[in-house]
Amino acid sequence: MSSNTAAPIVEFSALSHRYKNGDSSLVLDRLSLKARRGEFISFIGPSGCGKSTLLRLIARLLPVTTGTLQLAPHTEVGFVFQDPTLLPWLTVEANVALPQTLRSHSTKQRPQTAKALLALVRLTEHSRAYPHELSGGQKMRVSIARALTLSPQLLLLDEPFGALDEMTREHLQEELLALHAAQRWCGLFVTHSVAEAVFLSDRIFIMSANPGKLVHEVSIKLPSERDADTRLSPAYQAQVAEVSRLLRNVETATAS
Ligand SMILES: Nc1ncnc2c1ncn2[C@@H]1O[C@H](COP(=O)(O)OP(=O)(O)OP(=O)(O)O)[C@@H](O)[C@H]1O
Repeated sequence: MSSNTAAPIVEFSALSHRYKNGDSSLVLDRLSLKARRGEFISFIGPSGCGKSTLLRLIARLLPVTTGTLQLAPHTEVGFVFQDPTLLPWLTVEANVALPQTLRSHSTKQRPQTAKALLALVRLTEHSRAYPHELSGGQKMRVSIARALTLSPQLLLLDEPFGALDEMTREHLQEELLALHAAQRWCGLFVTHSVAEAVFLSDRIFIMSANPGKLVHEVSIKLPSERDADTRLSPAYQAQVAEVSRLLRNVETATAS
């Protein structure tokens, strides 16, 4: 899906992190990675291994104190949180347009219109609705559309589908892949679901905890066009089994 020769959108090397206000133990221990345009990469690992911390560092919501972290020049970053975090007093369309409304300076990238994004996430008919009138899956679609408003080259997704039922979750995974195929941002995705990570990703990083490390990298060798039938294919199921086994080993080692 991606070329290995393209310049990285994000690159970090020997990236470590301690929270100063916490017990100051090491949360992330010397993580290194290069991610390129068009790549979809997932992070999976035991609870507390530092997945969210990693995304916050990449988004510059936390300061980098140890190691290096570089984004390609003029990289716009979008962030999708587990909670859709919509403003209840704004319509769906105004929520999607919010980053543009708040942005005081112009971006290099041309922003996408809220209307176009709502069409992409199949919510045109709900553009004048308020968040409380939407289902959980619809709210998450709005949240994704909002994150794409400033045409990011890098999209960070922190367990966005964790709170959704299985059916909705699978639909949204398919929609996310379609958006990715159309827009070719680099996606960094945190999840607890092996099946979800395999379905979405080009590469999966399995993390260990205490401290958090990238311990295994698995390349997903499935056709780039994936749909509901992909989940039934032996190749997909074999990769789910492979990642599950590696994750179980990591969790056993972490627990002991
Ligand atoms: N703001 C903070 N201050 C102090 N410690 C924190 C803070 N945020 C997270 N931590 C600690 O850092 C470690 C990693 O947390 P993080 O949320 O990054 O893990 P995670 O892998 O995303 O967890 P989960 O899978 O449960 O969401 C945990 O031990 C957590 O308690």
